[in-house]
Amino acid sequence: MEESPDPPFEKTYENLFTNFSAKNFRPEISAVEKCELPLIDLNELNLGDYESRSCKEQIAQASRDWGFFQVINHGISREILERMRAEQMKLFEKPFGEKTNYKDLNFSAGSYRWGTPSATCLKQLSCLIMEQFATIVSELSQKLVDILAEEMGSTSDFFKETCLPDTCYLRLNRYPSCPIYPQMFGIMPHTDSDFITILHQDHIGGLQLVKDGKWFAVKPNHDALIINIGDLLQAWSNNLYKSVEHRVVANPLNERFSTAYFFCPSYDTVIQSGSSNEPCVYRSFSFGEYRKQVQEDVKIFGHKIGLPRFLVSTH
Ligand SMILES: O=C(O)CCC(=O)C(=O)O
Ligand SMILES: [Fe+2]
Repeated sequence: MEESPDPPFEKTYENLFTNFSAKNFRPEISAVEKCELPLIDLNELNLGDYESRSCKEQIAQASRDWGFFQVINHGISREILERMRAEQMKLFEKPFGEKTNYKDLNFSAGSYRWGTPSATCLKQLSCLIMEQFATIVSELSQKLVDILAEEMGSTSDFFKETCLPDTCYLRLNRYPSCPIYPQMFGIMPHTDSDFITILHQDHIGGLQLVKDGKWFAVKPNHDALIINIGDLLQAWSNNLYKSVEHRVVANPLNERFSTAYFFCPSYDTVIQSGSSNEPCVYRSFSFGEYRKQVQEDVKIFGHKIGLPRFLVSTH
């Protein structure tokens, strides 16, 4: 028998299937309206003052109103993105045992796994396999936080000091076609725990996000990268920029690939919300403290609570 490329599934989740009933979980996911994310042409940053100013304003406005936008002319060629996807597909095809022995990929414990090792019941299970490793600092993420900092009247020195190679990481996602759709998500509703995420998805679709209290499906755009604001940037900006809930709907027929780059600081970095002239929405916390709280909450409640845990007490 050929060795499977995937981490063991039934073994990991054996106990969750014992009481499985299809009635358990049926999220209303299929009837969701499609939306066009704000599409921003980063080439405008290289044109005159007027275009550059307007481009920066669009980035800040989308980060305030949507927490999500797409960029084109982002400096990463189509060829590179296609090569990355081809390598990603090759990696996912390799037998599981072979991959976990890879020296050059620096797989740490748990970096190659089914999406929800902490799941305590079937509805928390994700139809997703991910491989994750520390990586370089992307120029694009630096450029974007630079602009977002400038637009809120601050500077991005903080990010330069703290988001380093090894604190940022790249996650390769493979969503296999899902036999128990729609009982299972590709990835459960969540916000990202970083500063910003850069996402490259294939043409299958399935990414959905919340806007004005409603779920919308994001139309795939071959040329664009999707950018979303994470919790740390929402806290740092004192709620100006929004870290918005998103999820991936599983697909009963097709497998789907995406790549997510997380722009993260070191664990000892302290996130200070607000400034001297406005009250802080959140108390200061280190990224390490944040991660630990998220992991504890997932263990206890089955889901992340995130920023509300760190609100400054109003009493
Ligand atoms: O695959 C996608 O489209 C989204 C992935 C995602 O939200 C994540 O990895 O945090
Ligand atoms: Fe995410």
